[in-house]
Amino acid sequence: MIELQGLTKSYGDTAAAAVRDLSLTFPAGRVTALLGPSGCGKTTTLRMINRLIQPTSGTVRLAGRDTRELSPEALRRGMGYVIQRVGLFPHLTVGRNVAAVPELLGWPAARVRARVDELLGLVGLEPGVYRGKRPAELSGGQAQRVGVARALAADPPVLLMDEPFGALDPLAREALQGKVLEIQRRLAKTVVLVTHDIPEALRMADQIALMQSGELAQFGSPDDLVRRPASAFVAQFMGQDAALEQLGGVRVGALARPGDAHGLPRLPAEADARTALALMLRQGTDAVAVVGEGGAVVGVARFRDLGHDPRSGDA
Ligand SMILES: Nc1ncnc2c1ncn2[C@@H]1O[C@H](COP(=O)(O)OP(=O)(O)OP(=O)(O)O)[C@@H](O)[C@H]1O
Repeated sequence: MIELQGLTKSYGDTAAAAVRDLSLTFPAGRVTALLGPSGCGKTTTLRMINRLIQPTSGTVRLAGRDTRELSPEALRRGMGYVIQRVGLFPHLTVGRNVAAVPELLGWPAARVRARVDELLGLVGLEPGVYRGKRPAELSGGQAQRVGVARALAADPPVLLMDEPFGALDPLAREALQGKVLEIQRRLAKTVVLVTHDIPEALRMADQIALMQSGELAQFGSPDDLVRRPASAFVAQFMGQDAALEQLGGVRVGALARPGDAHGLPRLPAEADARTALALMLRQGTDAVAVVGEGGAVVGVARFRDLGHDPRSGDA
């Protein structure tokens, strides 16, 4: 668990504080998104957690301990950090990149080797194929996967991610989002995810902290922010996403495709896609079963198809 209390950062004497009196708890073993428009203070907040940025005032507690009691090195060792352009060491192989922190910690060579292969497998890169490659030989998505593996190498309980999927094309982004979710569920890491992408926050986060000009606009579940916005700003920010706004006018029946409906929540074909989204968020599923007249399942509507207007032909 990470607790922020009265956290403030001012970059200069004159400018308004980038983050102002922020109090917030990131639950252990969950994904919390820091969401908000450009310049609202997301990255500043994230970097105060691992003290890459020193707070002007306020405290950060990690598992109950004030982070000022820990050396910066000890603190960062317990927190994997993934940024948008991952910054792999270009002269080292993929394997050595992932091994960097365990080697620094003096793990025996055999344990490091096993760990590298385990992590490459976990992020979906065949170790035998990728271990010996150089970063320049990788696609953006593959490099970002190596970045995630590297951040997880020493098994830190916390993963800080700053727009980790921001530079990827939509397909690679969706694939890596899925991988990170799978890993998070398996390993129960405490994840703080900075993003300005509403669908990404809805898909990934258990809790969303929506920021506005350095302050907290709302903290709640994705379902809370979509259906019970605390202010006009929240409603407007969550509603501004064109895809999200369109959902009210799209019937889930139009999004239904063949697929395995087993165990999915059910929704009549006439329901709108916004209702489908709310249901997925509440149930933690990536899809709903679409039920036609007479109660038979006619197909599956998936989260990733919600943003596609079936009439536009780009689905
Ligand atoms: N090193 C710095 N010196 C001065 N001002 C800064 C510095 N870093 C950030 N700021 C300012 O602090 C505010 C918050 O910036 P921050 O990067 O935390 O926002 P953000 O929400 O992460 O934005 P984005 O989504 O655009 O990355 C902005 O007004 C920014 O201009």
